[in-house]
Amino acid sequence: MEVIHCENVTKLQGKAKALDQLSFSIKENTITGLIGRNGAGKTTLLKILGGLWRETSGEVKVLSRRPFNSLYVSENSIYIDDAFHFPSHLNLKEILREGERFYPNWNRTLAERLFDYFEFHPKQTHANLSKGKRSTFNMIIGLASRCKVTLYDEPTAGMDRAVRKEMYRVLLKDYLEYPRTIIISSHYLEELEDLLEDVLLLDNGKKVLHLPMDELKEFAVGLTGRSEVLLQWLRGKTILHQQNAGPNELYAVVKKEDISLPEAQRLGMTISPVSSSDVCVYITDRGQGGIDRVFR
Ligand SMILES: Nc1ncnc2c1ncn2[C@@H]1O[C@H](COP(=O)(O)OP(=O)(O)OP(=O)(O)O)[C@@H](O)[C@H]1O
Repeated sequence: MEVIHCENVTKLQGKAKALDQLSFSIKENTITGLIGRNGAGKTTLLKILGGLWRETSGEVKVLSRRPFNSLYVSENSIYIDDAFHFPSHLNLKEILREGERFYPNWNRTLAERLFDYFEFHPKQTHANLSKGKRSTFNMIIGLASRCKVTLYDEPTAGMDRAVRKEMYRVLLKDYLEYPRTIIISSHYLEELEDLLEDVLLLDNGKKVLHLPMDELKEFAVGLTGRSEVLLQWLRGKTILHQQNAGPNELYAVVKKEDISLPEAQRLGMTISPVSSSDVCVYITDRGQGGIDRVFR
């Protein structure tokens, strides 16, 4: 069953298109990684799905309803980012109590265990937490709410690596026990790989890829070989990325389905895997020769 459906969704921010004719759908009980470079439209999309912002045009459906101003969607979804704020007069324990009052599927045991494990103090206030601790607390709210639709916008901002790993582990364990539809936006795809079932890659407000994580891992391959041989062989094919690999040697990244690996081997090329995060970077490259251009 589809839980999220977008059809030709456009969001204007001034004259610019933060989302541009975006269409995709997400099945019930999946974890999707929302990936894209700065300004790609990730936050805009998540805020529209969470009902916080209104789309300019197109159709958005979350749990079969238009999310903007929908009480049903706000009760059954949660949007978490590092700007998630709470009334300043509430301490952390009181915030958890409010969460329990608002979210129908709230799991008190999980909230309290995580609260203790990450060494929060009941009387602390949200505003006085460090950046990483604030993200950790926000993520506890996102987990304990067990909403049908959970939208995390760079949820691990400021967390140290150990906490990030633990949080993703908790998320996976809790998801297996209590499946729901989760989208996580992040710039660190490699840290999320084991968690994600699907990846949605945005660029300039448009969908570039939406495919299972396993397929993304197999999407591209790196070839290293003599420049003229490689370029001749790849003529007419899309090269996602290329760079010099030594005198007269070239490294090129191409879609796996576009080439024959036995043929590449026969021509003496070295074949190497390409990580899914590198694939995303190459596909959304601005084609300007990268940061090296600054020094030319
Ligand atoms: N409140 C706003 N007013 C004007 N433009 C905005 C506003 N919010 C976002 N934008 C623009 O919309 C586009 C998409 O921004 P968005 O924040 O959705 O991207 P993002 O993928 O989340 O970026 P990042 O990875 O940097 O957080 C950008 O060009 C941004 O400048």
